[in-house]
Amino acid sequence: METEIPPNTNPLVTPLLTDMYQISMCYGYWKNQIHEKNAVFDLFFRKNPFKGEYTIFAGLEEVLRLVAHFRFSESDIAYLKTVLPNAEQDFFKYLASVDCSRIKIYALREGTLCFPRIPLLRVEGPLAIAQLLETPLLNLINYPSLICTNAARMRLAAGDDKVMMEFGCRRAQGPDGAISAARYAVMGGFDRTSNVEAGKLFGIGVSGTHAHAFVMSFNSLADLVHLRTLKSADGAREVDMVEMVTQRRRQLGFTDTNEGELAAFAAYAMAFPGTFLALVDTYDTLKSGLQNFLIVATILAELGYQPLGIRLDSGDLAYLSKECRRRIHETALSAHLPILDRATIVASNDLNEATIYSLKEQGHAIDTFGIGTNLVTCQNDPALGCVYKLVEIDGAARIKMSEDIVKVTIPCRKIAYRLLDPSGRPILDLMSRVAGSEEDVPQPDRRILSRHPFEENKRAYVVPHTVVPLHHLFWDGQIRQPLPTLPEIRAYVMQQLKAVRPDHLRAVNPTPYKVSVTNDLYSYIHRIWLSEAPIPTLQ
Ligand SMILES: Nc1ncnc2c1ncn2[C@@H]1O[C@H](COP(=O)(O)OP(=O)(O)OP(=O)(O)O)[C@@H](O)[C@H]1O
Ligand SMILES: O=P(O)(O)OC[C@H]1O[C@H](OP(=O)(O)OP(=O)(O)O)[C@H](O)[C@@H]1O
Ligand SMILES: O=C(O)c1cccnc1
Ligand SMILES: [Mg+2]
Repeated sequence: METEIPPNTNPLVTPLLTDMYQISMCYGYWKNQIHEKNAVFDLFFRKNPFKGEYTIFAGLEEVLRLVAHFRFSESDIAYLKTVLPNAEQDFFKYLASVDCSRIKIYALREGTLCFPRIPLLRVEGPLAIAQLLETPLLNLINYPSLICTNAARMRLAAGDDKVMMEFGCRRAQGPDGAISAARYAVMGGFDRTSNVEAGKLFGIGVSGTHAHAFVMSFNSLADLVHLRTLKSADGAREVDMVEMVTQRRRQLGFTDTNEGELAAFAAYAMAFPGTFLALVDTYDTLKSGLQNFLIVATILAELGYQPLGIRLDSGDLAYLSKECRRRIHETALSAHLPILDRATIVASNDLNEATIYSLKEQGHAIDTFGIGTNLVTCQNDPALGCVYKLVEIDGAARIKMSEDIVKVTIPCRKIAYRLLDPSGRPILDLMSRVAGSEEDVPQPDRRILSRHPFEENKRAYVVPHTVVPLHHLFWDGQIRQPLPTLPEIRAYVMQQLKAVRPDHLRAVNPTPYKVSVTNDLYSYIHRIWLSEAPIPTLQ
């Protein structure tokens, strides 16, 4: 089975893509002969990003690829010998034998809507090996989940009926940032990407318009030398585009437009008559760009082509989109070319979640959003803070104490359930001990006490209509679940966003979603807590 699992998309993902301290700890475990102890680690986050109350879990497929191929190469070992010159040679023999065949990974399904403290992954296995996985697992989950969440938030802001294009390659944090951004933006609800390599790798639709350079490359209609004719869609006639645009410009009264821009649009139309889309803001959107678009678009429409539309890349996008839509409609009416009304309006220029909401509030006529910088760099919150904490070793629960209650870890092997109401809406998530009793497992239509993990007075009875177990065994030396395709994960994300109570998704001051523990786990946490906390003596 292992041979069927492709390697990580990014070849830089190797066992050395880690922090030095993982290797040092590994040596320390080995030297003390505790490396084979059976460890359980939880990977989770404490706070949702973007001042939100939800996160979308992404990156699981790449995690499974990592564990399937996790082996130190000969050159890795040779290098580590130089980094740890005083380590015993036998340690390197041990390292050379390490793989993940004895590791188990329980995880949420990729694309699951998730909340603080719920383990995204539970990793079980030999202590030293599970420890080595900390940094690469966090690396493979933090950014994908962050970008997927950012994309989903932008999708919610824009609405279901808009087309969302990922434009961030040029601004992304390096090549992996660009490739990951495209993939996980689509997972979070974007439709297409301008990133051609991502299109090839993941089968995402690629598309794009043109840049200002294309418009600026033409000075006048005299530049149209090599190509000046265009055949109608049915091939029955051929027109001279230079003559046509000159004549049409006069007819429509658009004689003051920039001629180089008109030449550029005509040239673009001759190259792409079926998908003509013009960037209209190079010189002046309303006084030149839109008018030049209409000149070329009416000609294309008469020749039987559907002009695709315009792109706005500066100015007041609410006002300009509405005004452009109005003027396109006016021309569609006066020229008796209703097909022009189908022209789409693409908007770009430093868009972010807040501007998309603001545009919606103002009213706009944008059909497609092209978003780069703010999407891929997650400017509102540049990192998700997933952590990886030891919760059990050789069957003994472990707790990390902190003055800061959110940093106290929840000990032991846990499983989480999502409790749904009769309409399929999540009520809360409930964690229980894997080793807990039958009573501890929530059942449909049975009342169960759910408690805040640390605040004694916060508790409620819940009678779930449906109980959805959130964790599944994905890896135990082999992949144990079918891996969904990108469109399937995207559909799963969209379906959950529809099912959850909208106030949890609200952009401003959303309601926190409850993450609770069973009564049994609550007692267990507090017993372990008390047993580990030193009792001070006051004198
Ligand atoms: N109606 C609107 N409401 C809220 N924000 C908007 C609206 N229209 C555009 N924006 C945003 O306002 C910002 C305008 O950017 P900026 O101040 O750089 O001006 P510009 O339009 O790009 O001008 P320039 O012609 O210099 O490129 C962008 O982030 C854009 O997304
Ligand atoms: O604004 P983003 O969300 O990152 O979207 C991508 C941007 O990239 C392109 O221009 P670029 O920013 O390179 O130049 P410009 O803004 O000066 O036109 C494009 O015209 C968009 O404005
Ligand atoms: O296709 C586009 O219009 C595009 C692509 C990347 C960045 N900005 C715009
Ligand atoms: Mg820009």
